[in-house]
Amino acid sequence: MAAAAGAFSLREVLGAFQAAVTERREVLLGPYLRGWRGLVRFLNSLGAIFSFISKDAVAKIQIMESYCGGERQEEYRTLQSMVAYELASGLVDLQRRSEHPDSGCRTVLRLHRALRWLQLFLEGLRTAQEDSKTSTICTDSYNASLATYHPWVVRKAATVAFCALPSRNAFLEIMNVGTPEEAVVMLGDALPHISSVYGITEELYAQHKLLNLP
Ligand SMILES: CCCCCCCC/C=C\CCCCCCCC(=O)N[C@@H](COP(=O)(O)O)[C@H](O)/C=C/CCCCCCCCCCCCC
Repeated sequence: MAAAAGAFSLREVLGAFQAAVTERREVLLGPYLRGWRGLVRFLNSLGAIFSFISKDAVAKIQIMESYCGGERQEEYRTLQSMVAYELASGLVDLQRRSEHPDSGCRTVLRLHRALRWLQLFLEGLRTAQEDSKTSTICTDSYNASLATYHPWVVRKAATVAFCALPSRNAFLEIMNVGTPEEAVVMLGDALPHISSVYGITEELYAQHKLLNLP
């Protein structure tokens, strides 16, 4: 059954990332963005201190949704078709952000880097001791991934916000999938799908030398 409008459902997020990968190892942008929308719903439920993060994520999701629902929507059906189309049409700023500041390729790259944070964070959450601090797991995951790409002021604001995260068990409970133990099982199910999306994207971007887009 679908979750109530606005409520977070890890099952739906899991389903979206699972549905995003086709048998031919393409990434479908529709389900991919649905997965992100679900994550943002969860982030919003954690309080206003996270709103600067959620606003940035929503802005990027909206850019992509406008391409996916726009005139060239066929080109934006999969990540692979988007990369091929934007590169062939000269729609990607490769050196400096100028004529195409919001290309699909650079926008997805930002979400892709955040997906690496998510992968590390969920794995940390899943395997940590019961009394571990969510804020520590989150900070460690952030420092090992996204922080590299953020200026000092963003890193500082993010690290302060992480301190407001609830304890590990409370966090697992608000994921809405039952007991903390059940949530841990669900995370184990979710991670391979998220890792698969991450791995395919990383490979595609590396192949086209797009991993450092400005
Ligand atoms: C299974 C459920 C449990 C986990 C649920 C987690 C929910 C997380 C939801 C969303 C994650 C946030 C995604 C943030 C995308 C950031 C993209 C980015 O790097 N943007 C920067 C660069 O963009 P451009 O300037 O180049 O356009 C931008 O400067 C960033 C600004 C905002 C700060 C981003 C901090 C990111 C911290 C990520 C950790 C989120 C903490 C969630 C705590 C559970």
